[in-house]
Amino acid sequence: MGIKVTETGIPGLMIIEPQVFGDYRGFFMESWNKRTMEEAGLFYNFVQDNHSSSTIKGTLRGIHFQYGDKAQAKLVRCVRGAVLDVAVDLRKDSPTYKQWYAVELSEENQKQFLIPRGFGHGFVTLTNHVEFMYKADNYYAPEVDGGIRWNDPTLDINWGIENPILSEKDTKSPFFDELENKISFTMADSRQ
Ligand SMILES: Cc1cn([C@H]2C[C@H](O)[C@@H](COP(=O)(O)OP(=O)(O)O[C@H]3O[C@@H](C)C(=O)[C@@H](O)[C@H]3O)O2)c(=O)[nH]c1=O
Repeated sequence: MGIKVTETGIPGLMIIEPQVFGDYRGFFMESWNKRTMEEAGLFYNFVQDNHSSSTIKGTLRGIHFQYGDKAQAKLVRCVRGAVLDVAVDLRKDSPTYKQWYAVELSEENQKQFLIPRGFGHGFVTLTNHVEFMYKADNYYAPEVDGGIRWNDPTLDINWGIENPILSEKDTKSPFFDELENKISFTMADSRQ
């Protein structure tokens, strides 16, 4: 039983594909196995499982992170429908600082995205009725909730959409340039 791990070019950011066993009933897969991950050199202690449901295609949640030592690594997947999932490298000493990477996660491709601490994260739904699930290695801490405006000109993320459905909070997130001095992630924050 193994997983396929694909590098993204951004250090620490990986795409994980579990082995899927299909038969006439449907399929079975281990959606997360600590030992299998560790055999692949990925050491994470996840403490919280999250599930969000988005009704309408074109719903965008992001770009989110938690400041300081409340930062969260996330292992994210889409169990119904499809999303474009985006991670932004916010680690100041990273060779890929401020770069983003996008991957389609869907019910069909069963891909998972492993996002270490020190990244901003968001996704836009590509279908109606999206069920999105993820593990986090640090607890939710609303007092250090961070957000960057989804259409920030410095980050220039290609979401493939002009007018997404947003939470009220996400319509007011600051732009990256206003936040840059407040963010102090380094590569050491991603160390597992
Ligand atoms: C994220 C989170 C939210 N909540 C509550 C707070 C609020 O009342 C309600 C909705 O929260 P939000 O609007 O922040 O939910 P949402 O916009 O879906 O936020 C999520 O977006 C994606 C992209 C992420 O990466 C996550 O870490 C998280 O930030 O749920 C928790 O109780 N625990 C949690 O871990």
